[in-house]
Amino acid sequence: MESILRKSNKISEACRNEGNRLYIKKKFFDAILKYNESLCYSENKSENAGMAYANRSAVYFEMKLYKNCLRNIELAKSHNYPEKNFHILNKREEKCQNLMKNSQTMNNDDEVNFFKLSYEGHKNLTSVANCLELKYDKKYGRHIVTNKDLSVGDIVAIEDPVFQVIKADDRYSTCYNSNVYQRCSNCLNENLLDLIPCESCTKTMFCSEKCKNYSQSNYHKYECPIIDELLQSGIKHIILKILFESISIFNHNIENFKRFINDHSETNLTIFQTFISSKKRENLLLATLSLSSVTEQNENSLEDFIKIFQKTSTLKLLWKDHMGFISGILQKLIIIGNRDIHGIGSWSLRQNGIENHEELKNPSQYQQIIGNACFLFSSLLNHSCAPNIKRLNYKNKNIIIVSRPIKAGQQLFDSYRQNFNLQVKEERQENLLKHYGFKCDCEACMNNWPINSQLKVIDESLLEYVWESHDELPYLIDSKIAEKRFREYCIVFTKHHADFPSAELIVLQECISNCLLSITKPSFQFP
Ligand SMILES: C[S@@+](CC[C@H](N)C(=O)[O-])C[C@H]1O[C@@H](n2cnc3c(N)ncnc32)[C@H](O)[C@@H]1O
Repeated sequence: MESILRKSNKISEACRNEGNRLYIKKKFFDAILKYNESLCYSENKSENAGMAYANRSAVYFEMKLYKNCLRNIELAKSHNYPEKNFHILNKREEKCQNLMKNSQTMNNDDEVNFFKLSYEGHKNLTSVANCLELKYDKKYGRHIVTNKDLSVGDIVAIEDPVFQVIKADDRYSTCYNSNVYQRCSNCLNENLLDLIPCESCTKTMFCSEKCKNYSQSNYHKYECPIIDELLQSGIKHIILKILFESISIFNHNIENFKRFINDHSETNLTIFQTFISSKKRENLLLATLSLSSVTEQNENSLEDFIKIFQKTSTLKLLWKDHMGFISGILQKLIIIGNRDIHGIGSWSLRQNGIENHEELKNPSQYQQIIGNACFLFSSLLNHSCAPNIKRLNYKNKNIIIVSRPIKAGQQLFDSYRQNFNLQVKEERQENLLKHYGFKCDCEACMNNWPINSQLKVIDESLLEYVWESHDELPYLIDSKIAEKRFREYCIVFTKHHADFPSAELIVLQECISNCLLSITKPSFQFP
């Protein structure tokens, strides 16, 4: 059944009224979320959009975000804000301009400078340190090796996703689906919550006209009528997003898409191949599809996908006319979905959002998963239950940081699931076999490294030092202090690394991770 129009002025008004109540209570973050929801529900050409923009401008004014305030006043005026009330906006506009002249305005532009590659980038793949090489062998398949000794704290890759989708829920919010009202569905940036809605559905916002146009001409037209279902479907959403974007690469002509795939059926590209660096979308697609090439091609059930393809006439027609081809691509994408998709974590823009949650004493829990993404380099990293790198998200990028010293010639290992200290070997191995199809024989598995409660203390004074640091870290909010601590801890870890896995070094690793999370904390948040 074709989806019905879901815009509703009634819901839009109710959201705006709720936003107004929150605004009076100075709960500015939640007020904007409600105004954004109101925008998404406002029927085309109704006053509701203008009213929501106008009210959002009031929040930005209070927050001294004058540029955003002015932008929202303009949006209000061009979206049917009642002319009889223009004088209110004009007054706010004038005040804003005067304040901008006379005062230092708040801004959120101070990029963290910390995240830079520790080595020069590859000539054609500048996001990855040039000391990293792609290797292949029978046991590990493709894997990444360093040709230089790497130190703890080295940043060896800063990677953008090639495909990404937003995740609907924000676990700290009582507002259902609230993440979609906080971030651009195309690039996942929150843009200080200054977002514009999709004109057709109620669960998609964009940070700019550019993202809106890109999304609408490339994939959103397929997902828009079924967005509610897709947002609830987790990994299936990214699988379909990759498929829809791929179709758009070939101007929505499936015959061209088929021809391209047939012509390249023997091509086994990775992100390292030089011509990928041209970032042509079809090459990125080939590198994505080749992620599935080493695994045994299981026949996965397509039942759920077939159901989705019956939801709109466009999708129905696509399925009817190209069932064999689409099934083949979906089979590959399901393997990628199960194996190569990473969650993207980010801080909330709500100040003290976590303080209400007593159990959240550890900054590693402060970030929430805001989306799922496919990263072409990170997906080439193999697993160890005692990894030597750590993945961190900053501005939706995957940042790869060395967490234990790695000698030249050694492989870089990520951890796909629980590390050795958090789960017993039998359970880890069973999970890895079931989900990733290999029997883990990492050093932790081979040497029966103990879980946390059985770890030995080797250096009592170091343990005392790390616990003290560990306990004060959740309250560490200054990113400059966090950077300093991070460097200090990396040096201490390196000095003692031969004792790994001792109890104190595991806690120290946690301190290092917590520093990194503190560094990524936004400098500006809404109350
Ligand atoms: C994300 S991919 C990593 C890159 C992969 N080696 C390749 O060639 O595409 C995950 C897959 O790599 C293989 N793999 C990862 N870690 C491994 C390990 N420690 N030992 C053997 N195979 C591993 C498994 O086939 C797993 O499903």
